[in-house]
Amino acid sequence: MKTFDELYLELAEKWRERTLGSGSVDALDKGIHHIGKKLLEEAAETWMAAEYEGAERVAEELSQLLYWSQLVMISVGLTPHDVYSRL
Ligand SMILES: N=c1c2ncn([C@@H]3O[C@H](COP(=O)(O)OP(=O)(O)OP(=O)(O)O)[C@@H](O)[C@H]3O)c2ncn1[C@@H]1O[C@H](COP(=O)(O)O)[C@@H](O)[C@H]1O
Repeated sequence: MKTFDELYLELAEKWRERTLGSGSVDALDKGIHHIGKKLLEEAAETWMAAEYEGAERVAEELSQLLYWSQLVMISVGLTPHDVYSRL
């Protein structure tokens, strides 16, 4: 288990070091168009899970939505603080 901040630090470090074999680095290399489509896909899957599949599946899909949100943040140079400061 990890927190939002811990995942962000892990992903940012992998991107900074261009860690070989990281799917996240591959996704960031593909760019914001690819990442944006994944974000929408996970948002739709979250919605469908909430309509039809129950809370556990919603949690799984939301975890993926948070992951892809973090790749959006890294791809445009945002940190969690930039987002938290707007909550
Ligand atoms: N939390 C995640 C995470 N959530 C979602 N995903 C990716 O998001 C995609 C969505 O999966 P789906 O189940 O929706 O789709 P799928 O059909 O299984 O796969 P696709 O056809 O969509 O690729 C998958 O490719 C997952 O690999 C994640 N990939 C990595 N992480 C974490 O990110 C960190 C870095 O991972 P690496 O970059 O792989 O080292 C680690 O802590 C990982 O646990």
